[in-house]
Amino acid sequence: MSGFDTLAAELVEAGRELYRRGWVPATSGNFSARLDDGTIAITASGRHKGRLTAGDILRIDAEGRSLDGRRPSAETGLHLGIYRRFPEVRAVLHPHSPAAVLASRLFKGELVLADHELLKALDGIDTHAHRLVVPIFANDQDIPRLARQVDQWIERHRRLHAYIIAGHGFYAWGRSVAAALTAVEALEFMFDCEVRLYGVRS
Ligand SMILES: CSC[C@@H](O)[C@@H](O)C(=O)COP(=O)(O)O
Ligand SMILES: [Zn+2]
Repeated sequence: MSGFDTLAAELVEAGRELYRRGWVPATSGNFSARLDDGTIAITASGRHKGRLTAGDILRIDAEGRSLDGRRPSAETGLHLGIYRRFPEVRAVLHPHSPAAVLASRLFKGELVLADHELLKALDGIDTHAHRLVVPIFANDQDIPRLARQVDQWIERHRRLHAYIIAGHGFYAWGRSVAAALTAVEALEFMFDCEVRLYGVRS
């Protein structure tokens, strides 16, 4: 049961952490958290995500309409798509991390993560033997079109833990801001391992 102020503070802190790790350079990335009433706290567009203040978090309704007149993230539609599909999700994080971008240069269409103990950091996965398919979508400045692609993938596969946007970054989520941060950290670690492994093998 978290109110807007608490969630806004968590998103500000998440931005500091992700920037410290080098995963939201310049003004990249966006973060959101869903409140009990279905409204969403989300980063304002164009802010430096490592230097957010509570005033940089605004509230939108479930259709993405700003409730205070300010402009939410340009990629709001991608957050809404995840909240619509997964009622248990309470936070969505979007880093522009190096390993995700590098992975999208090396692997086409999807990246399969298997035999990683860190898979267990993700919600609902309880063994390293799980085979997690992370789809890689082509980058697109048309966010509604990109959101439709993600939605069609979910429709076909019924399950999704994260996705990469080629040359751009990735999206991950969880039942809380803390859980979404854990997912981001685990995924970035596994992406990094796969990229290095590719380098060693080639
Ligand atoms: C610094 S360019 C990055 C943007 O184009 C976009 O991909 C992004 O992640 C941040 O957009 P924003 O509108 O601030 O949420
Ligand atoms: Zn982005």
